[in-house]
Amino acid sequence: MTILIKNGHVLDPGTGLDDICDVLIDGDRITEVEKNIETESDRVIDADGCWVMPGFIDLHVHFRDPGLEYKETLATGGRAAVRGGVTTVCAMPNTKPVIDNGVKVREVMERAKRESLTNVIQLGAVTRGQKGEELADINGMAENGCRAISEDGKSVMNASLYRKGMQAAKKEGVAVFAHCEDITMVEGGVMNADEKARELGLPGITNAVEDVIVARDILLAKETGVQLHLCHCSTADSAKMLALAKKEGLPVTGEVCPHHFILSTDDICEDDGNFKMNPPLRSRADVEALREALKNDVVDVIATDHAPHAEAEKNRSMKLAAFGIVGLETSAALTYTELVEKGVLTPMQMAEKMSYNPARILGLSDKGSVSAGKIADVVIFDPRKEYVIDKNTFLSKGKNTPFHGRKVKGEVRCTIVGGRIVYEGGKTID
Ligand SMILES: NC(=O)N[C@@H](CC(=O)O)C(=O)O
Ligand SMILES: [Zn+2]
Ligand SMILES: [Zn+2]
Repeated sequence: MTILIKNGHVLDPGTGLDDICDVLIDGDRITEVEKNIETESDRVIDADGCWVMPGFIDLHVHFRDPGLEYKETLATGGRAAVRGGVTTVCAMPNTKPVIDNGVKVREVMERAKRESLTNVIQLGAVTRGQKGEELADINGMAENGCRAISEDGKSVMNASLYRKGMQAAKKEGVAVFAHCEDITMVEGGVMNADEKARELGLPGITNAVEDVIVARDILLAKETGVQLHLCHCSTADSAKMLALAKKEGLPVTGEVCPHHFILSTDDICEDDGNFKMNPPLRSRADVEALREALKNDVVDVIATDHAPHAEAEKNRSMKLAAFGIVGLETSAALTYTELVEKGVLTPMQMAEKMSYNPARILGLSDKGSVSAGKIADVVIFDPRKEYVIDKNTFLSKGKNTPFHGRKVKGEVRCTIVGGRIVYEGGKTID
C-alpha cells in the first residue's frame, strides 16, 4: 500500500524541514519527502493548509489494562490516542496486577499489537507490586521491550532501594520515569495548598511535596548515571531544578501536561472532582514558569498523563474523587491553542515536544521524524479548525476532563500508524 500526502506543511524536527512538501509512504516506511512528488499511489491525501508532523509520542498514559478495564482498555485507549494524533504511547504499569516482570510486559505488548490502534510500549514498575519493598524484575522487563521503568502513581520512598533500581535500569539501558511526591508530606491533601483550598475547606498539597523528590531524584541520577525523566512537572521549582540539572550536563529530561501549563488553582470554581489530579493544579506563577520552561526548552516533552476513571469515581467532591484526568483527545488542540497560537512555542517546537524528543528519550531512532527511511507514523493536523471540546464525543471510556466546553483550535484530520490510516475524518478505522 502506498500513500501520497500532497501539499501539506511538513514540520520535521529530524531534518529541520519546515516547508510545503509531499510525503510518500510505501508499506510501513516513509520513502520520500520532496516538493511535487509525481507518482502513482494507492491513496492520495490532499493536506493543503494542514501540518504534516511525525506522529505524537505520549510518554505518559494509563490504559488500565489489565484489570481495570471498566476505566479503559488497550482498544478504547488506542482509539482515543489516534484521535489525538498519538501513534505511540508509554503505558504506565499501575494496573491490576502491577506490571513488574518480563512475562507481564510481553503479554500486554503482544495483546496491544492486536487490540490497540496505537503502538503501546508497556513500562514496568520499579518495585514488585509497586509496594516499595523489593525491586521488580528489571532485567526481564527490559528484555521484553519495556524501555523505561516507573513507579507512577507514587514515588519509591526508600531512597536506597530506588538507587538500586536506578543502578539496575542503568545496567539494562532503560530510563527511569519519576513521579515525584513525598507521600509522608501529603497529609490527605487533594488540591494545591492555597487560599482556594481554604475557601473550599479542602486539605492542600504544597509545592514541596513534589520539589523535595525532584531534588532527590536528580541527585540520585547524578550518582547512578541513569537516564531520568521527570513526569508531570507542576511547580516553578521543579522547572528550576531541571534547568540546573541540564546545565550540569546530567541525563535528565522533563515533561509537563497540558492541564499544568493551562489551568491554575484559580480555575477551580467549585468542589468538582474533574479538577482533581496528581500533582494538583498550581498557582498562576507556577503555570507561567512552566510555560517559560517549555519555551526555553528546559522542558523537553508534552505528555498527557491520560488517567481515565469511571463517572462515579470522578463526579463527586474533591475529597472523595479519584486523582486524574483524561488527555489524549485534547492534548494537540490545547497545545496548539494555548502555546503555539499565543507564541509561546513555534510549530516546530510543538513537533519536538510531542514527538521528536519523546522518541529520543525512548531511544527510538526510526520514529519522531517525517523523513525518508523512518517508520510511517504520521499525523495530519489542521490548525484552522475551531470547535468546542465535548467530552461526550471522546472515544476514551474516561470522560473526566476539566476542559469540557472549552473553545480550541486545531484538529487531527488523519493519523497514520506504520503506514496504515487508522483515523480519518473523525472516525477510527479498526
Ligand atoms: N495523575 C493522576 O492523578 N493519576 C494517575 C497516577 C499518576 O499519574 O500519578 C492515575 O493512575 O490515575
Ligand atoms: Zn504520576
Ligand atoms: Zn500518571
